[in-house]
Amino acid sequence: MSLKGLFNARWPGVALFDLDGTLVDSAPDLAAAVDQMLEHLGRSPAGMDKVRTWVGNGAQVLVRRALAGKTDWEPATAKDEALFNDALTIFYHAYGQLNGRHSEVFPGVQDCLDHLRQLGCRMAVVTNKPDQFVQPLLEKTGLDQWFDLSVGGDTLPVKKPDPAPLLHAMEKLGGTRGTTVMVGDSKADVNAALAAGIPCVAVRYGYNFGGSVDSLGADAVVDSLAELL
Ligand SMILES: O=C(O)COP(=O)(O)O
Ligand SMILES: [Mg+2]
Repeated sequence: MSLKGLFNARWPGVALFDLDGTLVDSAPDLAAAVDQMLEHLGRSPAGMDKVRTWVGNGAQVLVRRALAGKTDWEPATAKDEALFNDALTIFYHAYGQLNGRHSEVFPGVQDCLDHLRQLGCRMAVVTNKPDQFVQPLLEKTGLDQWFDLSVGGDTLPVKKPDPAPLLHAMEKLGGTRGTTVMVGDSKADVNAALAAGIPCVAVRYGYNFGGSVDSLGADAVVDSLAELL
């Protein structure tokens, strides 16, 4: 579907935005917190290039990927479980202090939000980021002014790619499947939108784990949210 097809006749509607990798480049702070955690555990830092590819499925998966060094990992033994719990506690503490320090709004985002707001569109953030970090990051980046609602990684018992967080936000904002669009940077966002039955725009500049967003099945793929204007 073309961008025109997505937006014509649907607006004013509801727009759901992923946070990390779509609205905000939060990788510098996430990487600093992951590296503090790894160093605390006596391991080598991972660095931002690796950490940015691990973001998008929530803090627990990020910490598991960091402990494994590259891919998904499930603690298999009681010792693994204890290590994972320690790592998660250290990460939460570190990120609580670093959240927003070196995070920046991506180019094109503010113009896009401004434009949608002028059209009368209602907007929500739907992120897998733990709830406690969402509002502080929105406030630090000045993005809080645009959003009617935020749904975080533990607002509901399930996260993206489950469709529930998207449907929850859509319903709260009075949207329908025909008037709602999801905008995200990762497989979790596109799969959640596909499962929810709502159109999806993917951005190429984000953090998709495992490669390019072009083949994920989004209705449109853009290099900047300014393309949505
Ligand atoms: O994985 C995260 O913590 C952030 O995820 P998001 O891309 O859904 O905002
Ligand atoms: Mg994301």
